[in-house]
Amino acid sequence: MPVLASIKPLEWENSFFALNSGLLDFSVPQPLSSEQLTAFDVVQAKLHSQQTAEIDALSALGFQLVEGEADLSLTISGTQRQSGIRIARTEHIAQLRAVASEAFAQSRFRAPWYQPGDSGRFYAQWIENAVRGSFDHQCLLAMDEAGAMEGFVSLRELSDGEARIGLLATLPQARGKGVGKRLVQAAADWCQARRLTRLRVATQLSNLAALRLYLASGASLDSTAYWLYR
Ligand SMILES: CC(=O)SCCNC(=O)CCNC(=O)[C@H](O)C(C)(C)COP(=O)(O)OP(=O)(O)OC[C@H]1O[C@@H](n2cnc3c(N)ncnc32)[C@H](O)[C@@H]1OP(=O)(O)O
Ligand SMILES: Cc1cn([C@H]2C[C@H](O)[C@@H](COP(=O)(O)OP(=O)(O)O[C@H]3O[C@H](C)[C@H](N)[C@H](O)[C@H]3O)O2)c(=O)[nH]c1=O
Repeated sequence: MPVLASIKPLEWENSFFALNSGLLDFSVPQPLSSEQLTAFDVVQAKLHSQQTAEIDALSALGFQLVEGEADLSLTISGTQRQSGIRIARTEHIAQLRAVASEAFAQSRFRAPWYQPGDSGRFYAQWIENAVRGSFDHQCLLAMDEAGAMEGFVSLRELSDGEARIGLLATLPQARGKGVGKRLVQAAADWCQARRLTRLRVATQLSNLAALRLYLASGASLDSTAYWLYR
């Protein structure tokens, strides 16, 4: 089966990771050749997990499985203000960068396609950009009673009355005591304050703690996908 897709250069990623990468765009269908693929260091493809024929065809072109992803969402209704939630400011960036660079170990920006330090550097930049409002729009912090940071969640308002969680993490020493749940509820409350009706979130299929957290917080599973790279 021929693969019908074009390759869209990933400009932000190429500048950040200093490589030539692209993403398969199935909305612009053209026969895909090995010659087109070899012009790139990495070509990424995201397919719904039920697209087995396309996955087989990409495997025949040398694509390999990188990770599975689950997309979930929560309907926003009747949220409650959570205690100890603050908006992150520039003075929090150094600590947030340090935590984010370690927290998201299960990442598709991993070796052998990316350099060993790339994934940590990527999530550190992501959370800094969220505080500055230049990618995600805001970062909320969960603080303990003494004012120490226990966790964070970044949020992006989408165009259609929805929002998306970018990154969410509890600091290692604060895990297992409800901070993650408090952050999800704070994110939902952030949506309600903006009259948004749906909160979306994606995580790796291998991240059972995150999947259980979102399901226990009232999210439904919308779809599953695979990332393949060549
Ligand atoms: C959008 C994204 O960023 S997805 C990536 C999510 N973030 C990460 O993976 C970063 C590293 N991990 C973490 O920061 C944390 O482990 C989190 C955020 C996943 C969970 O945070 P915590 O504050 O420990 O969660 P919290 O105490 O609120 O637990 C709520 C529920 O999550 C689930 N859960 C939390 N930790 C675990 C775990 N280690 N194993 C299985 N389930 C877990 C459980 O269902 C738990 O409910 P329960 O205690 O009634 O069983
Ligand atoms: C910081 C930043 C990033 N981008 C670009 C770079 C990428 O093309 C996308 C982000 O892609 P995404 O598929 O969301 O990346 P991940 O697979 O790492 O993310 C998933 O796992 C995370 C741990 C987290 N749960 C996340 O919500 C998931 O989607 O954005 C950009 O253009 N500008 C930037 O500043």
